[in-house]
Amino acid sequence: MNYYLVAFVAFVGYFLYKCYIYPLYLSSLCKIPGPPVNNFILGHYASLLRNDLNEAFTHLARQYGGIVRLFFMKNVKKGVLGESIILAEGDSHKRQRKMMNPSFAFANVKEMFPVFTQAGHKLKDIWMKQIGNKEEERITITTLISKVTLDVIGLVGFNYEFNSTTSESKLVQAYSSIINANPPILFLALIDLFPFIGNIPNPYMNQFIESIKIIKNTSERLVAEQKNNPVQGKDLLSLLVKANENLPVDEQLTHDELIGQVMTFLVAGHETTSIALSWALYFLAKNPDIQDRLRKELLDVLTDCNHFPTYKEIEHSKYLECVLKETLRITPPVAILRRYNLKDEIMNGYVIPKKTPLVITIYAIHRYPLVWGDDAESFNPSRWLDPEIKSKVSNNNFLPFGAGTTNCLGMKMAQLEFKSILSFRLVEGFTFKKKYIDLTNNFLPFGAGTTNCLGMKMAQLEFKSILSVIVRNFEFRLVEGFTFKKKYISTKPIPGIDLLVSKIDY
Ligand code: HEM
Repeated sequence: MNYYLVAFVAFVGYFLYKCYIYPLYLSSLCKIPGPPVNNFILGHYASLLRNDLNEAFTHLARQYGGIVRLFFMKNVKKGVLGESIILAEGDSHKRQRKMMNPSFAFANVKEMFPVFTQAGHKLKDIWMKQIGNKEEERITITTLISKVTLDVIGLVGFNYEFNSTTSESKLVQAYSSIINANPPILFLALIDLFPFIGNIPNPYMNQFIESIKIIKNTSERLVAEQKNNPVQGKDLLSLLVKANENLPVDEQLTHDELIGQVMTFLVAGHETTSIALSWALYFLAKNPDIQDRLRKELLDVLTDCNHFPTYKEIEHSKYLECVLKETLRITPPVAILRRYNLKDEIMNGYVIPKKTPLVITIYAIHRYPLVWGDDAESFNPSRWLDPEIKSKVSNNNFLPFGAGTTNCLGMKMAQLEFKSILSFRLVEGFTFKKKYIDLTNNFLPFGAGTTNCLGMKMAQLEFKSILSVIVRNFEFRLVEGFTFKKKYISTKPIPGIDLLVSKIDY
């Protein structure tokens, strides 16, 4: 008997059983409704990634209901985030979270306020100069917003001046090469299915690895500088290093974990806010009446164009708050959350075996007509003043912050078993042991539960501070015929957003 042949046949049989026969025909998940699998190798990858993934999820949720079964799986690995809180689980997550919580306390976030308003004015001054004496200028708003928010996280995160608006820093280039990488969908799907492909030299992975090196080196330098020359600053890193030193050794963050947090702050702290601000300006340009209403509210308090808003002025601007919420509702910068259940659960009457990879589509939840009404697809900040909507959306739903999952693009991914993914919403009473999330939430731009976004308060204040200065000083209009897309799983606009910008001369 040819043992090699037997071993080979057994291997192929096992592979087929595990990857196709069991998940497609035998698993209890088969009973869950979902679109037919029409690509044997790529599963739903092929059809979903060809489209705007978030729109595709929204469409599926409408077609099949609150729970949908899909075939494909990606696993986020360390790469961009190192040993960070975002990828930590269980006790390790609890320990890191406990240590990081105080740095994000509101009293601390309030201290960051002057940096946010200065950022708004920096953006304003550069655009003023760019427009010069012209009546109007076409500006790719996304470029500078991203740089300004990176400078903000440099200052409030590490007391470090990246100066990215004035110099072409390597860090900015590293980020843009990761974020703007556009590998073919087939490449992404194959790397997911066969992770070893990621180890074969190819232009996408080489560029990615090089960029990660730059981000990691910068993070290491920032930690080393803080440790060697401790400044009693209020920046996130100083506070973290100080808190760490006061803990018993077994509870302290390791050196690698500290580097990981810096990488997390850099990624989570600038790209998300930048995406939100960019969409806000786009929607304001698209809806001139809403833009006028916001500007009117701002002009009441920001009477002088050079005035730096105070914390109170920002907090009292109610319509600005509505614009923030509506932007995060309609284009949540983190559009999905990933979870898995630690034990068998029943969801909507279906058995969900433990460790099933689950996708919570924030984007689809935020467009659920039963909560948001028939105009769920429209940008309508006034809905946040409507008592009926307010009663449906409790504060509880707005607390959590999530982890940036968009970084998985081109990233080294591990294990791909051909498993099922579920996209669902509004499943009452279902809980996750690993990272608890209450699925009755219907507004969760900042994620949910014990892993909710630590930077939530900071991001909201930063958004409002910058937007108030900008909308006070400029008018925005759409560029006729200009189109852009959202990047795969995120809502990042690619290649960017061009708007026509003119000065407000009073
Ligand atoms: C508009 C801006 C932002 C949005 C929409 C956002 C959204 C999210 C989301 C959805 C999560 C995952 C929550 C979960 O898994 O349940 C998350 C996690 C996180 N975010 Fe943000 N974020 C933003 C800004 C920031 C900022 C400015 C920081 C500051 C550095 C930050 C730091 C973090 C951290 C540290 C986590 C991990 C929390 C944990 O795992 O315990 N985020 N964020």
